Amino acid sequence: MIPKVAVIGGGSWATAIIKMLSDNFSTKEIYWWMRNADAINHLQKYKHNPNYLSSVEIRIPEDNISDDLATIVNLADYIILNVPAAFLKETLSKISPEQFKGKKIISAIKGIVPEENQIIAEFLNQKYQVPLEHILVISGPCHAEEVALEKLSYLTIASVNVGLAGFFANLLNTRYIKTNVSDDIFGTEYAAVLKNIYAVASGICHGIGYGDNFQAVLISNAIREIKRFVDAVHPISRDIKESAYLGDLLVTAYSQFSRNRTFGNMIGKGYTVKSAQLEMNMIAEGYYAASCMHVINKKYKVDMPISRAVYAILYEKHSPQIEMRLLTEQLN
Ligand SMILES: NC(=O)C1=CN([C@@H]2O[C@H](COP(=O)(O)OP(=O)(O)OC[C@H]3O[C@@H](n4cnc5c(N)ncnc54)[C@H](OP(=O)(O)O)[C@@H]3O)[C@@H](O)[C@H]2O)C=CC1
Ligand SMILES: O=C(CO)COP(=O)(O)O
Repeated sequence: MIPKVAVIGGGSWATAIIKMLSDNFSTKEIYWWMRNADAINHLQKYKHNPNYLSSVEIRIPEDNISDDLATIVNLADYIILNVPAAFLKETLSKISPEQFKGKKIISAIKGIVPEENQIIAEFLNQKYQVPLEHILVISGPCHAEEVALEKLSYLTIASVNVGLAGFFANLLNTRYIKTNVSDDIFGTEYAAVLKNIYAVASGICHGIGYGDNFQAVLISNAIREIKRFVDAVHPISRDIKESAYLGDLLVTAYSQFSRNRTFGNMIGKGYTVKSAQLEMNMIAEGYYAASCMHVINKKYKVDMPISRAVYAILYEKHSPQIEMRLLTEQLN
């Protein structure tokens, strides 16, 4: 049986997910919520998202796209959340736990819910009483821009319910998308959050003028930071070299498409946080994550010098040049 799937969010990744689903099964069963009514009108008229991945043709029926969240949630069995983490609480503010009851909720978000300082699975479980067995996470090294171009990409679907993860993975498999399944929902989410911070660091270093030689050292240290942290938070046996962990860090730290690296690059070149954000049409999750991880790590006290340096630059207005020079003394 083909389930009804809703995507919540109107950005690049949501548009890419709509494309993957549409290339795989009946578009009649796909629903899409976004907040921007003008974008919805444009989509209904011209079949393209005007603001993100505008080359992608959208084939789902006009009536399946709406800015009425309750209606879209009500229609679907599987709900893919894909607004940036900073706006998730506000987006879901009019949805009650009752409206999520019995539904499978999938996070395609790579971020932390601010103030709550929770990963998305924890937030859904604690604030919306969604059982962990009904929560899935989509992760892995995959840029929306390459999905639009149908470049071969791999995604990891993580859940404590690996049977459900396998079923959902099949909904995403296409000619250009391959999927893996993992039971490490906490490690997968935290690694995806942290890699955004390290991509900001990578961009800052590039903006200052550090070369590829140093970038390689930075990223080698970053993967060890990720390992230390996820092992502290959720100590299970995992191979940090798998693509959901190392792969995601690499693509985000090196790709021309990376929003976090682009944002960091501007900071390294002397832009203020505000001006760098205004310059970008897109959201760099690493900016928000640096602050949330700073708070979360007060509990775990994991040694995370790169993450700490990014926090100091973005939130304590430390000089990127000085902070990165100090960091170089701690890397190996
Ligand atoms: N892009 C990618 O390749 C990937 C992204 N992700 C994750 O997907 C999530 C969404 O990112 P992505 O699709 O890239 O987003 P984009 O950066 O492409 O787009 C920004 C999105 O944020 C919304 N937004 C901006 N400001 C606000 C606000 N104040 N309140 C509510 N919504 C707002 C925008 O809505 P509007 O247009 O209405 O302003 C738009 O939908 C993130 O967690 C990201 O890490 C994960 C894997 C890959
Ligand atoms: O998570 C992503 C790719 O896996 C996208 O984030 P960036 O655009 O910052 O690389």
